[in-house]
Amino acid sequence: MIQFEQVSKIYPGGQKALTEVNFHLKQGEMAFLTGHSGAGKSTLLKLITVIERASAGRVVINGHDIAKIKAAHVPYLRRNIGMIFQNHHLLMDKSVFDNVALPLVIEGFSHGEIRKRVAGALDMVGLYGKERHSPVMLSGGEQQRVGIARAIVNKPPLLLADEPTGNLDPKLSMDILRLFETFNDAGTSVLIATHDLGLIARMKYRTLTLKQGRMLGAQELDSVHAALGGE
Ligand SMILES: Nc1ncnc2c1ncn2[C@@H]1O[C@H](COP(=O)(O)OP(=O)(O)OP(=O)(O)O)[C@@H](O)[C@H]1O
Repeated sequence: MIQFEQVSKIYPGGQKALTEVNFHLKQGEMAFLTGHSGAGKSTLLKLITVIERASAGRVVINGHDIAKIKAAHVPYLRRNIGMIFQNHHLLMDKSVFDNVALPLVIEGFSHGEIRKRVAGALDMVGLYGKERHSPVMLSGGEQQRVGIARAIVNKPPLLLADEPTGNLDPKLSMDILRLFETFNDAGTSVLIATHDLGLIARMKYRTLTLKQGRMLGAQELDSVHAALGGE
């Protein structure tokens, strides 16, 4: 689903963000992406969504070599990726319905189909019946769920989440992670960038760790854990 081969990213101005990164997220896999602040997590997600392009190496998404995709085709690639942000990027002056419907409106679905799909997505995230609410009337956890409903409403095969639980308490964070698990159980590939090591420890998924732009291998992780006293 996602393949990075010797991928490096140097921003204009010379800032090295990623150095020779290799990893493969298989179709249907769920994994965490972690690392210190500035390690390159957001840059890695931006390369997947083609907000940024690699300086060297190969990025392959869903069988497509990103370097070969023309700018005009990037929106089509992005339709296959549901993106979830820490601050959910909701339109606060629009209803919950309008927020979740947005990707379907852009894709030109009929009104009837949009109503059906939005109701289904809100049902999945536990917000059925809140269509007419304004996001400002909702709690932080509920707002995050609206962002998740919007990300999954067109049933993308890949979900990317950038610090999706950053503003939530441990119980709500766990609820959001369980929600990702239900999408993953239905076959969606999921990659979650997070600082929350406690949350990662409570789940059984593979963890990709970046350190100063490099992806650590299993051996390097063992020595980090040993240095931390076997935590
Ligand atoms: N647009 C940019 N131009 C120049 N340098 C950038 C740009 N975006 C990120 N960087 C640099 O690239 C490196 C990696 O940043 P990135 O945002 O990917 O890290 P991160 O792991 O997501 O950090 P955080 O957890 O704090 O969000 C940092 O040194 C950062 O300053």
